Amino acid sequence: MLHIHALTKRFVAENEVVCAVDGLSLDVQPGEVYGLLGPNGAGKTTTLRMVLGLVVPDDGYTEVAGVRTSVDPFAAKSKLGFVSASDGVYPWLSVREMLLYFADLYGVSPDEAVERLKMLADVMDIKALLDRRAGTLSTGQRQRVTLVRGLIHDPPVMLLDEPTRGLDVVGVQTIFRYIAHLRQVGKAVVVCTHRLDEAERLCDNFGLLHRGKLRYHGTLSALREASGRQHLVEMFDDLMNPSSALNETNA
Ligand SMILES: Nc1ncnc2c1ncn2[C@@H]1O[C@H](COP(=O)(O)OP(=O)(O)OP(=O)(O)O)[C@@H](O)[C@H]1O
Repeated sequence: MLHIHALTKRFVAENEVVCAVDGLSLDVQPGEVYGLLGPNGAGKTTTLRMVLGLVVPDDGYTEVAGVRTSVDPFAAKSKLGFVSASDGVYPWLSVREMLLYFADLYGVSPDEAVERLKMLADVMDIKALLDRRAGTLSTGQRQRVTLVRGLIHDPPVMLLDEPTRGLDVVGVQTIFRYIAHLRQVGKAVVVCTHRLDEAERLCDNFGLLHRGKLRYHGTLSALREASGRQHLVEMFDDLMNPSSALNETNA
């Protein structure tokens, strides 16, 4: 469903070339939650930006539900949902107006948009908020609305960038429920996060990114076997240390 092949992006900053993403390849299938994990500067955001068509790769390509982003960026975007911790809302619109506006931007017919809104409002418990002005919502309410917005055009692939950043326990649980819903309805999901404890609970497969390279990818049990470590946080420690066993195994 999401296919990333040999994706590479270099930036020049202060006369130095930084290879932000270096030959990254991965696949995410329908109903799979893939954790793209890495320390600050590992290349996670640059990868998402290339999938979204916001940054042009130097090499490689991404395909979203069979559509190559570089060939038809609009079609690729229409098959993607994106949720980030920094999502905002249009404060002067009601929640209903804003969500129907986004549906329209994505080319969803008015009847279908109303149906989808009804269904998602139930799933994410925002029925009581639909006629409130978006600017008056609490952080948790706004979060639920932006989660619905990501799904309003029913994309087959969902990208979540640091979805739990800055949220309290209730907000984090909402994200967990949302991801469970995405898996259940067969979306291919990529979650970028620093929260390794959450990733262990949420994801089916993992990619450990370090300095733009995918140093390891697979299930948690495969990763445990390869690294001799129980938890992702210990594996990351090894990854950051050039003499570690994990680096020798997977470099
Ligand atoms: N527009 C840019 N110009 C120059 N360098 C950039 C640009 N965007 C990203 N980089 C560099 O590319 C590397 C990867 O950055 P990126 O933001 O993708 O990492 P990240 O894994 O998302 O990090 P974080 O978790 O801190 O958000 C970093 O070294 C960053 O400084």
